[in-house]
Amino acid sequence: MLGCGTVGSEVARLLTEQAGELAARAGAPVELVGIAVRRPDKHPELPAELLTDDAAALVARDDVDVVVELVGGIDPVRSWLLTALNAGKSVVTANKALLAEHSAELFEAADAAGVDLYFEAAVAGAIPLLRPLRESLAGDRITRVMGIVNGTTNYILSAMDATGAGYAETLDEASRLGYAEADPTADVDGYDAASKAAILASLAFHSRVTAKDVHREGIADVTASDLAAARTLGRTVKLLAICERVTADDGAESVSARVHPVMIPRSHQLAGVGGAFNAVYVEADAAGELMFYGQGAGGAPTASAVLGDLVAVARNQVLGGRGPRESAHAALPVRPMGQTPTRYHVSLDVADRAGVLAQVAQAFAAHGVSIAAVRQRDANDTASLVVVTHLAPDAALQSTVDEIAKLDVVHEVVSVMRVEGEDA
Ligand SMILES: NC(=O)C1=CN([C@@H]2O[C@H](COP(=O)(O)OP(=O)(O)OC[C@H]3O[C@@H](n4cnc5c(N)ncnc54)[C@H](O)[C@@H]3O)[C@@H](O)[C@H]2O)C=CC1
Ligand SMILES: N[C@@H](CC=O)C(=O)O
Ligand code: NA
Repeated sequence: MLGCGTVGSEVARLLTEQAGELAARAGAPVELVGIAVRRPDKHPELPAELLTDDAAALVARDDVDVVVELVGGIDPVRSWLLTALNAGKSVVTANKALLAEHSAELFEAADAAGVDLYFEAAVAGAIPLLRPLRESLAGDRITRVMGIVNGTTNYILSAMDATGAGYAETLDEASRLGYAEADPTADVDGYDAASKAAILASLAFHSRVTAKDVHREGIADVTASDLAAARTLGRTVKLLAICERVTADDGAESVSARVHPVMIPRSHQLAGVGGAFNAVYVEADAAGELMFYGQGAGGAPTASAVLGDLVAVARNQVLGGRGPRESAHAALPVRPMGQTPTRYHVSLDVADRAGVLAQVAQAFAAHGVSIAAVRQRDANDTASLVVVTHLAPDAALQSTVDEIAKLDVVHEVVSVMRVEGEDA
């Protein structure tokens, strides 16, 4: 095992406590033969004879059949895992950052050596999600995967929404509870969710999607007043990962993958997903709509997914086989965000006089954006105007907002957010 922090310590505990049952399920003992950590002296709780600070040497040992990687980050982990795979050792990892950038080379190495590369813990923690996509739904045609895949930002947004708590104190609490990444900007700026979206889109659409292909916006710009405004409208704000199969008029298919804050009605099932919980909808032609829900972060929940993979790998080794390979045969191109159909919620403070609504409506019309609903509330000589659009290319919506912001009659663009799951 490489790394013994929040997740690794729980994996080590469960491997020890459940050794007998795991052996019975795997068909052979699953024995922890070594643990690489940065500072062995900081781990008096672990057997000293297992500890090393030399991960590369541990990976190379002859008595290692499987490498469980719980360090995180890209380098030097990438070279350790390639070395392991090239030497015929299966790999179990929770490292979404690495998989979202280098899965092609890792899968190729696993294929060449005929070994397993499993990573259920990398997306949505404890929730069985990747195996259902890779195996249970292999006979169906998935059209959409959408949900909350980052526990830290969901914890922060839930707390801000429920108590009006500040951003910084809530982030500290999420780090203390072991949800946040070593560098929590990976969570708040949406990098972690974007890595997960890349992994989900690759598996769902049998294509190669990397983190760079995912449009990414974090929650740093979501303010307490955004959440308060959403609340008065019966809505809330969630950071969603949305992966879609988009079919153009000529029938050509592409993949859209994005991560950004989204306003959803409080009646939406995702609105009730609080704390570090994750929830993901999958839509497929034959299956219809499926929903996966559970703990998306934290030591023990993530360790559950790691151990599930470890037992699967051990079973494969006992039987002399391996699990499913990468399936990227569809090779769908990635659609740029500007061409992705989205819907906007735009909240404006405008002058309260005749013709204002017409000017705002004209700006939407000029960009071919159709309006679904308008609400106006007056206060003295200004009015608050809320416009919700129908689906339009994201670039057209952005241009509309830019133009509206320049209108003399618009005092302030109070908030602009994409919406999901409502007509108005
Ligand atoms: N914490 C969570 O809720 C979840 C974490 N993950 C992923 O699991 C992985 C581990 O995350 P955490 O346990 O939270 O991290 P952590 O920071 O608590 O633990 C990292 C471990 O790696 C060790 N390490 C760092 N550099 C090393 C080196 N050069 N050589 C040997 N050991 C080294 C550290 O000593 C520590 O034991 C990451 O890839 C993370 O993205 C995935 C899902 C959930
Ligand atoms: N930092 C991540 C951990 C799990 O993947 C999160 O907050 O979801
Ligand atoms: Na999972």
